[in-house]
Amino acid sequence: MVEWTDSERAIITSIFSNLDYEEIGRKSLCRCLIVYPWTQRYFGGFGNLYNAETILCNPLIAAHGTKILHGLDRALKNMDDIKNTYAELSLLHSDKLHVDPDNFRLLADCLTVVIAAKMGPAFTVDTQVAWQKFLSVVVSALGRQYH
Ligand code: HEM
Repeated sequence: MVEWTDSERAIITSIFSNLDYEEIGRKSLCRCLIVYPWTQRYFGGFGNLYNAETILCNPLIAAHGTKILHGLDRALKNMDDIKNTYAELSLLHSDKLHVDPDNFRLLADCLTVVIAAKMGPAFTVDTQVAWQKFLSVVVSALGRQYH
């Protein structure tokens, strides 16, 4: 079981309370699709992913980015049981969508880059430590139902 200090909880809560889900979700998913183009294979039904420009202004991708952030805030609301919180979502990504679990880490890194760029100097070392820990727990929980 993952233990969280009061300070880690405060940092994670504060990141979410200042988060623009639409902006950060869209930018993170777009960045993932552009920087790691093989991740595009799962989004065949999402319209035009021809190049960086079309990805960045694709409304279906933007909407899915927002959906991912709403998925992420389930972990915030259930910090002491992230593993079970994601059991179903993990099953969906493995059995139904066949998403390679390595990709969770890639998207997580894009989220970190986008949030750090947005927060600027407020993204301190302590912030990064807590945020990275939070995302590692999410990534591991999402990967749990793979076998
Ligand atoms: C932090 C990591 C991630 C979270 C929190 C997350 C969350 C979600 C959520 C909430 C849904 C909607 C589930 C539903 O409709 O019930 C979803 C669907 C989906 N996810 Fe993820 N996801 C993550 C990573 C990824 C990655 C890395 C990929 C592929 C590279 C991916 C591909 C998909 C696809 C293809 C769908 C179905 C989209 C559709 O057809 O509507 N996800 N994800």
